[in-house]
Amino acid sequence: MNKEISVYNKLYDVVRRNLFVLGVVAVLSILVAFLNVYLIKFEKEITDAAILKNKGLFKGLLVGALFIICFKIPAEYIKAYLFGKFAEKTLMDLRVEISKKLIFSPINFIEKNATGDFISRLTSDLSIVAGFFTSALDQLLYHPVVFIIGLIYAIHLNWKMTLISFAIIPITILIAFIISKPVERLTKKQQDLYGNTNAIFQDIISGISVIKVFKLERYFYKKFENSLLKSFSEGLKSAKVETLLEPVKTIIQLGPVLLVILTGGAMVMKRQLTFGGLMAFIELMNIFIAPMNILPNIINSYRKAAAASKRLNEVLSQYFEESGSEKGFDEYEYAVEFEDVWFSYENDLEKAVLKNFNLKVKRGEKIAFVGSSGCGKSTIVKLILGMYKPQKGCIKVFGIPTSQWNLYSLRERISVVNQDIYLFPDTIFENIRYGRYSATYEEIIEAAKKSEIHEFIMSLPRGFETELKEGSVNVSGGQRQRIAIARAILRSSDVYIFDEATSALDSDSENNILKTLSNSLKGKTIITITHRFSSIKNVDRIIVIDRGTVAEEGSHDDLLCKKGIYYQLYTAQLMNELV
Ligand SMILES: Nc1ncnc2c1ncn2[C@@H]1O[C@H](COP(=O)(O)OP(=O)(O)OP(=O)(O)O)[C@@H](O)[C@H]1O
Repeated sequence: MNKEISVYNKLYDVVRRNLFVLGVVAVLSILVAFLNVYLIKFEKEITDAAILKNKGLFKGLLVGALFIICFKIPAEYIKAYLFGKFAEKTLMDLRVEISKKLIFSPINFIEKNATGDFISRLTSDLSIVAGFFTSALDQLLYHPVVFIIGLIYAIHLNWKMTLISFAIIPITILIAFIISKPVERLTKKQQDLYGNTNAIFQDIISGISVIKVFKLERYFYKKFENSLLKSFSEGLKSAKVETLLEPVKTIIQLGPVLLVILTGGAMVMKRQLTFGGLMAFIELMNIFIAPMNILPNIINSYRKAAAASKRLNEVLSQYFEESGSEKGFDEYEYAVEFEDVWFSYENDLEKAVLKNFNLKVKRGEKIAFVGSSGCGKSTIVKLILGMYKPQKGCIKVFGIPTSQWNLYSLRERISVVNQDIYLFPDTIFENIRYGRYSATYEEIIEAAKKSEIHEFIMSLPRGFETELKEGSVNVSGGQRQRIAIARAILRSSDVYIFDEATSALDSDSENNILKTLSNSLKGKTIITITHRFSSIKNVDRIIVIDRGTVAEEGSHDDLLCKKGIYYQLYTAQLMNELV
């Protein structure tokens, strides 16, 4: 039970913010319910006064009824407006919270979930929850109240008839509840399948060029179709259960009314009930039947919303990236220090990527990481940026452990060009400006010149105002890398990390850029990760990483003399280039 409560906690935390408005809606619901039942009482008395031909009473009651209507209409209007406000505001808050979680959560949360599944949670799950808030919740607030007030009046009017007509109600509620139970399970399954389908669709869009080159169209089409068919078949099962609810609704609707007409008619003939009383009873039956009638739908809507809420809650329960308060100092000896660091993505040291890893990078030093693919070079960068935490050991950046750093301050002082470059579908100017939003126009031009992309940009008809398309397909791989380098150097940080940042350039262009960069980044700490040895001959120190540890280190010439791993990797590349 406790576990079940905790599942909805986060969602409730968001709903709770607008609870005051909901409270006002609840109070107005009670008022409207009371006025509606009171109006029925007036109608009964007006009918009886008409039958008795009591003109004075008839007129007086009519004025009273109009007076009630004058209260009822504005109360209903304000209630509807406030409820709409509550529903819209709650949904907006939910959207904001979910977006916040997506942006501020640790990177591993994003990495382990498919993009399409996230989109599905933000759209279809949220619209199911929205459906519950915008209709079912309103009905839940009004109908039980009017039911209770109406019931009190009905008992007061004729308790025997109330008892008879209510006999059928518990049975019908039970049937509706049992039939709609599987809807929750089926909806959760269907939503999971939709998430999966969206993820495949996202893969198709992102990987369309791979799909075309490797002729995978049919394979992906089939995969997408199969996934759609699975969610269709789950949807069908859920629809079948929902269809079963229809006859239940009809029985609920007709049964009590027929009983009232039968027993009430007999009582009027025996003068145990006035005609106005019978009319009032038939009207009251509408009040009693309405919630019964919509109950299966409300239960259904609740079950669907409960299933969707579980999926939303998985996002909402995600913790924000933990950050310390340390803002750093300008005085430090080492830019980066790894002390006996063990790290595994799976929190299992048997599968550690870094094993007892030790490294010290002096301030202003230019170093390069080399090693076979998958040995952990990019992982070191993620750890320096505090994106992951080591299971053992300590990582210090600018002399302060990453766990104590305020991550914004830390990342502000480090510029990174990753292997997977992402440029936003925006102008080239804006894409460079993301490096430092306060940069001036001249600084942006300067950064473009240093990364040797200025000439190309100026050759475009719209220059810096050229819009990059999604996936930056309208620029080449090399141009993309140069724009990303311009963005990084605009940052003016203490440490620059280039992770395969120039891999798409030919050797000459690469050497030119590196020369320009080493001139303009004088005195800064530079970490280069590369598979191309020609580009790192002039760094101060080369670190060779093998099986999660520092296997060798030294200058290019020292390492060649050692005839170890570096020598093997270097000669293998040289041979490849010669072939
Ligand atoms: N987010 C992740 N979740 C789980 N495992 C990961 C993740 N990122 C990397 N790995 C694994 O960690 C290991 C090291 O990866 P890393 O990207 O650091 O290697 P690398 O040396 O930079 O490789 P390359 O030279 O090919 O870029 C690899 O075995 C990789 O599969």
